[in-house]
Amino acid sequence: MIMAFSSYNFNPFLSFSFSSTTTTTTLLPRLYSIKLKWKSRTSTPFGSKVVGSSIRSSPTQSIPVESPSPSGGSKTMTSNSSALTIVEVDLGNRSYPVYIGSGLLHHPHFLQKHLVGKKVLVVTNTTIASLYLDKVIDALTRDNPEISVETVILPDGEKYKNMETLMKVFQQAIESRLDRRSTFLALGGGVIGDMCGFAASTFMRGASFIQVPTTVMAQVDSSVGGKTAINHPLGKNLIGSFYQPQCTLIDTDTLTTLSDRELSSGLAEVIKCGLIMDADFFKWQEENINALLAKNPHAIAYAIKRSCEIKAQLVSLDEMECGIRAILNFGHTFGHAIENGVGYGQWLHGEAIAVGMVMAADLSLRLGWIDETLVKRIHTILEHARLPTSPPQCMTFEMFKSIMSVDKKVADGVLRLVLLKVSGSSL
Ligand SMILES: NC(=O)c1ccc[n+]([C@@H]2O[C@H](COP(=O)([O-])OP(=O)(O)OC[C@H]3O[C@@H](n4cnc5c(N)ncnc54)[C@H](O)[C@@H]3O)[C@@H](O)[C@H]2O)c1
Ligand SMILES: O=C(O)C(=O)C[C@@H](O)[C@H](O)[C@H](O)COP(=O)(O)O
Ligand SMILES: [Zn+2]
Repeated sequence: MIMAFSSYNFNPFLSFSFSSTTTTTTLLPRLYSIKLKWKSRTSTPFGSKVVGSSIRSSPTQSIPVESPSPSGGSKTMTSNSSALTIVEVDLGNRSYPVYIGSGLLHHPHFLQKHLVGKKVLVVTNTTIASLYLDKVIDALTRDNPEISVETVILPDGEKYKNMETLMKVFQQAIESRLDRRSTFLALGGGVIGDMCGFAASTFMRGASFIQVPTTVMAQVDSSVGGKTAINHPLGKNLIGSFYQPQCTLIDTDTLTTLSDRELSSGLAEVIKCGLIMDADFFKWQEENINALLAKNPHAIAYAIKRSCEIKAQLVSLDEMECGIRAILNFGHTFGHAIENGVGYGQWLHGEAIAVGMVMAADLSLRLGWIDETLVKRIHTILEHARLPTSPPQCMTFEMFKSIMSVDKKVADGVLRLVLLKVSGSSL
């Protein structure tokens, strides 16, 4: 066990003190939950004087986050005859497949075999409905006249990921006479997936749920693992549930219509996956970032597959984020503060997470847990991915402090952060 107590000027305008307990390892880059107490700082970048305070002053105990065993939980099958890959999220009797491939929406059986009852409510938004709704309705109903499909088309944007919009979903569900055997199908990015999943988890105390993600962000991350949520004005994703879908269907062809900015945003989570779990994957990303930005189908398919495998493995080990799953939150404590601080939707999720990872890497460096070379590599790959690497000018120390104090990783008043630690020369 290593005990570390340190105090640092941060980034360079936040100042913290730490106490942490970690276990050593010779494996890959490791992440550690650390307890954080706010320390005083001298001035903001904008010149005003701020004095920080402890969120909690009593001694803290940190939770070491263990690396999963290589065999940990998920299975991947790649078909020889087609480009279909199936990543299994292994959760006992709630296990489900993540289908990944080009043109999968042309094949009705992938969706139809996971329908429980005869009614489906497709939850989507104004942008995606005009692109893919007809295709999904066809996939749900072709050669299957018993299936009836209702739709609810929500306004587009993170700023609508809230209770008011959720009520529109319930309204449609009730008016359409959905019952407990009905299926909620999320067609869209992470905003739609998170809201639709939350609606499914609470409608009549739980209906069926299918994810059809259409952004890189949703295909590499949000459609796998069962975190659902809406935002609160005071914090991101504060109201939600863990609720797994019956299946996730990733038709990579849907990415052809995705904007470059959204593509980059999704790549932030791919980069996160490499950093937290797979040094070779991170190296592969460094070598293939241009292919990813050009939407090279092979590069994109590999990035989705590997990210889903990593996520499925972590979720299978720790569905409810009692331990190891928290490493998927690398960069998110700072990132969520940015999303909330600048106003939901002003910064994309992946943009905020990119800066959050830079901030977390900076803390890791100051603790002596990673070296300058890795910090530089993180900056470089994020810049190549056309992602920001500095916090927005408007975010003051007080804003970070107050927003981060409601982070879901706060335990008994103490904020816990996920940081990188490299043992050996794995990265
Ligand atoms: N549950 C989880 O584990 C998890 C993981 C990561 C992110 N998230 C959440 O996901 C949200 C971000 O998701 P996102 O980045 O997908 O944003 P998003 O859902 O807002 O989608 C981004 C934009 O792309 C548009 N769009 C979607 N698919 C498209 C397509 N194929 N072609 C053209 N345009 C398309 C959308 O209409 C939207 O304007 C955040 O709320 C974040 O908190 C959740
Ligand atoms: O699935 C997880 O676990 C993650 O942390 C994935 C994150 O990329 C995602 O943004 C998630 O919604 C964040 O979770 P939260 O619990 O911090 O809201
Ligand atoms: Zn995320």
